Amino acid sequence: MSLPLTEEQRKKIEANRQKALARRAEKLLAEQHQKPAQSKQGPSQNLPRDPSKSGSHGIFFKQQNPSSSSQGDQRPQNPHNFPPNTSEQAKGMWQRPEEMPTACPSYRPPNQVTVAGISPPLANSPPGVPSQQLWGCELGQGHPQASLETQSTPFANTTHEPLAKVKNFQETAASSSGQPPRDPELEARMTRPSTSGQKISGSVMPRTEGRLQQKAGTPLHRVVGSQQGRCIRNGERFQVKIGYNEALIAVFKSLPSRSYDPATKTWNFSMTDYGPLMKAAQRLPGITLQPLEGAEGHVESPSTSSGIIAKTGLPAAPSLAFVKGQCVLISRARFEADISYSEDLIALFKQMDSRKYDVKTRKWSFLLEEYSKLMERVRGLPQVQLDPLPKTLTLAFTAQLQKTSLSPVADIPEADLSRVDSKLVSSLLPFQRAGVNFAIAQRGRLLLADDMGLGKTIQAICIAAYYRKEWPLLVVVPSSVRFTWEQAFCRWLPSLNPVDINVVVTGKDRLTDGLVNIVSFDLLSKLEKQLKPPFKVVIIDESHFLKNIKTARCRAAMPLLKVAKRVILLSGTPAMSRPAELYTQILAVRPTFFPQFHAFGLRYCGAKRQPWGWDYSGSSNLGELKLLLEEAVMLRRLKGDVLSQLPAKQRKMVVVAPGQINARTRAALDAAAKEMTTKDKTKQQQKEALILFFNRTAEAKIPSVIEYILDLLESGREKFLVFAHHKVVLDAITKELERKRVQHIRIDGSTSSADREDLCQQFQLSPGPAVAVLSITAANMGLTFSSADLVVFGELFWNPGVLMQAEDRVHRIGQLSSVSIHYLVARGTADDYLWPLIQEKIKVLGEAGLSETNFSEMTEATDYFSKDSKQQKIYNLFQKSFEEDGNDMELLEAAESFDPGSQDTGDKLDESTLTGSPVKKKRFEFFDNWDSFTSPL
Ligand SMILES: Nc1ncnc2c1ncn2[C@@H]1O[C@H](COP(=O)(O)OP(=O)(O)OP(=O)(O)O)[C@@H](O)[C@H]1O
Repeated sequence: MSLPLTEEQRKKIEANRQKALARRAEKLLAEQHQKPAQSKQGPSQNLPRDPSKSGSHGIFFKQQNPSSSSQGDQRPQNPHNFPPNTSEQAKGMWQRPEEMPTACPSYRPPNQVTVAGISPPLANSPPGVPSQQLWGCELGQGHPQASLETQSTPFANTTHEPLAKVKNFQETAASSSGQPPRDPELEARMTRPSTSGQKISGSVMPRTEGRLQQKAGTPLHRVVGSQQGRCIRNGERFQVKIGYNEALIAVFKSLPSRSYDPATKTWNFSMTDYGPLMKAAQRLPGITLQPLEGAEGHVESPSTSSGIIAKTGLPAAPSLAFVKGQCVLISRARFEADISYSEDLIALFKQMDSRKYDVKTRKWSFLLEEYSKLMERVRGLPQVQLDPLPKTLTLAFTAQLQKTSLSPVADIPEADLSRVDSKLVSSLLPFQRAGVNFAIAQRGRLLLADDMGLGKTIQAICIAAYYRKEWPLLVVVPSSVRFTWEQAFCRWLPSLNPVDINVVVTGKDRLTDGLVNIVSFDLLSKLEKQLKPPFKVVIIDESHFLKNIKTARCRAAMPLLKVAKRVILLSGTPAMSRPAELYTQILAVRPTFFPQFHAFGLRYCGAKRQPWGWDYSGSSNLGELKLLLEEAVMLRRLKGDVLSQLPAKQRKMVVVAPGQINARTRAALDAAAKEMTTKDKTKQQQKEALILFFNRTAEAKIPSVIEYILDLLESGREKFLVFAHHKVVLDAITKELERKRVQHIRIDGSTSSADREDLCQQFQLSPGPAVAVLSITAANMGLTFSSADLVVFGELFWNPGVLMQAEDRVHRIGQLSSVSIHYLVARGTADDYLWPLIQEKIKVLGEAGLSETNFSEMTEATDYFSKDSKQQKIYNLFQKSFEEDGNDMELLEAAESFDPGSQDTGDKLDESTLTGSPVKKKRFEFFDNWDSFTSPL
């Protein structure tokens, strides 16, 4: 990282700059007025030599012209030009002041275009830009230019990029980025053979100039006979095949899109530079460049230019007519030409039947059905380069291009779900049914990105069940919800025998044992060898876990997804910060869309070349990306879109992993359970055993509860409430949140009334992620947390009235959304008894008209607990104990005072479940914007 310049250095640089300008002015004057012979000893000898060798010469860069386009046209901005798309603009540009192309030392034009204007794109990045982490995948990998151009800049080799480019990043004080526009006058001066036979190119290419100056006394541009070469088109670029010529190399180096291929020892350029190159080459004596086939019209006849030179004595400016831009999709039916002004082009646009001019954006748009016609005609305009839509788009929108579909929204047929369990199909809400239809229209490959709590699970199971003939099915999920998925399969697919569901719990389990195989991301990467033969149908829950291709989980999943026939990705937050995060998920659904990340990065991640490689952390063309995703990859509905179909509260039972309970706690639980069922125990002893069982349950659940909370945070849940009952649980949760630096509040029995209100307000007003850790009994009343829409119960409580009161902390006036309630239930613990007990109590209340809520209808796994005789006995004991008056107090006190002794459970949590701080990053930036987008028409 470069250090800021001191004031003294700045002054020195400024003084040098002024001197250089003065010398430059003198030189230009000399060139205009002196005879060729005189120029050999003229003031140009005083010009700064190779700056890389002038130790005291700091290179000063200046931010300017923030409106220049980052990737597009670098030509002078015609006053009639349409404004560039600001979202994709570069922020500024860099220049070397001593190389300012002005004859007037004090003149500093507002929109200066100097060497920066003809320097390579690499030079447009600010040195002050922090090295940002590349997101999404091995960003920067696989793009040869990224490494080639940053590595291959040897100073001594004139056929390579000038060192100035590299120095730009090292020595700059100010910081900005952007691509400079080009200065036509300078360009012309660079390429114009001077009256002295010298070429001014040295003045803007200091390193070359230094070299040329060393040969003073001989003409800098020596013409040795005539040299012939030719241009060869290569896709969007063209290559120049010609022998070595110093002056021509200088011209090459002045062109922004230049790239040198050391293997073939040839230079190549984008078509933008074709016109200027040919024009400059025509002016070089002895150089004949055979033009590209069919592109002769790109270049004006040199006679026109020379006419100008003769008349004014000044170099001729290249034509301003060359314009470059791109087509961008703006709706399902229309595309826009994002390009600068060109008279010919406008005339052509006006020939299109579907043309529309947007006075706000000052851009023309057309129906996709006219796309081919327009592009074909544009090809006939040699001075216009209108880049086509990416091929992926033309494939995704073939129907619109071929005019077979004119519907503004996709027409999705109703799928025949007769082969799927009727229980499931009849339970689908209308928007869920539409989701299944979309998935089937997409042949079972999609990213279902519905908002959290909209029932992605039921939709995914239905889609997978539609393809049941292709099972075995693989379901990859965060480990905290493996068993919830098992329960959901049992609930929604009664035709599926539960024994056919294989939940992979350890690395020793087999991944292919069941018809439905449920595995966590982390175990998948350990078991990937078992994935042969591959699964044909795969569900990935929380698919944003795959956003970084460097992770083992992503590396394990991607090959699997590429070969699977059906891929159902589920995520409420597929990208939380930037479009790059979507790349792997798009690749998983549509492997052919953007096989190379770089193409995706250039189009949608505002890719910028930095000294260290490519930076893909930005965004560009998001409207188009949204259209593409909606057309062929993703379905996303927000709660607000379907609120009328949602119940006010959605409850979910989350079966947390029993694997998290360590052997010692399991033994304590078993001992307590045994105590409760031993015949010769007194009532009091049984009750004590029950209290111990309840307390041990709290202890046993801590790792799972914390894992679940961290998974929620990682999934982008910003604000939610976590209720627990035991002090040890509340302590462990707050400790972990502190450790992870997650903003949180805690209200328990020890919180004063004044503090309760303050803390509550603090949570309500918190703009970012925040967790309210609340005691079930101390914070279930009188508080409003309506800024959250999710409540997690880390522990169960025997009194459903208390639970419902706690739920209503979010479900109250001011709540505009449907709220989600997650009950974390651990098998083999007191939850086995508490859960059915709660359900039964609710049922009774409901029958008596005292409760509007029926847990059995609204939660999974009502058959979760099947009682054997021993369990029935414990259940009876629970029922009796909790129904007897006064027991509540006894249990509450016991819970309050419970101390698992030497075990500090918080510290003993498995580190692997607690890795990675999920809230360090700013969340939702992308999707907040995303959701607020309106498709331009
Ligand atoms: N059609 C339905 N009928 C009954 N219950 C439903 C239905 N759809 C969803 N639910 C219930 O709503 C709750 C939330 O569903 P689910 O967990 O699938 O949401 P999600 O979209 O996966 O949320 P998240 O992104 O938070 O995981 C669950 O308890 C689920 O059983």
